[in-house]
Amino acid sequence: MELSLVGLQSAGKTSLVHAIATGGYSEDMIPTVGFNMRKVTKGNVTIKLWDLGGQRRFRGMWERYCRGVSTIVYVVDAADRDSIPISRSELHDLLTKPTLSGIPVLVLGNKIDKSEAISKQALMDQLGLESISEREVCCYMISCKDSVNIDAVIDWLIKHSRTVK
Ligand SMILES: Nc1nc2c(ncn2[C@@H]2O[C@H](COP(=O)(O)OP(=O)(O)OP(=O)(O)O)[C@@H](O)[C@H]2O)c(=O)[nH]1
Ligand SMILES: [Mg+2]
Repeated sequence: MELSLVGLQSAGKTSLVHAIATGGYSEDMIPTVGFNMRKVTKGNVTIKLWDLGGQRRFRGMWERYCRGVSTIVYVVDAADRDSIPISRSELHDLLTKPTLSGIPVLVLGNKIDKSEAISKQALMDQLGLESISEREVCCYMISCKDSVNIDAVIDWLIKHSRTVK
């Protein structure tokens, strides 16, 4: 199974890779330059994760690394309200690419350990998830820091990989 993790800088993509791979968490993460690839084995499934840089200069290459993946994982900092409109437009831009049509999207609202974090419904509304059609869209609220819903995300991804094959 192959996945791409996209979303704005500082959303927590690299932290999520660590949470999935090791269950670990660190405050001092280095922003991803370009991309990293990591393979993680869960049960009898090997997941190849493309962890992409979220800074503006790297967003142009998201599409290339999302082609052919079984799921696009879109990570959002649910506690950074000001960034959500940008996150919304980057998500919708990406999903208009013909090469990515039909690929399911798993939207993750991260950092729910923070008191400023918005609710799942508010996030779904502000990202305009309702308007996404002709592909499967699922949303979970997570915390890489407190390890909230990481197992649910892994389960979803594994179940999903089976239905795709
Ligand atoms: N409070 C809180 N902080 C988090 C959480 N997940 C990640 N962070 C912090 O957010 C910052 C950015 O995390 P990264 O994982 O580097 O974010 P990224 O999306 O990979 O960023 P780029 O590589 O620049 O695109 C780090 O300081 C993390 O410690 C979380 O669940 N809660
Ligand atoms: Mg990163």
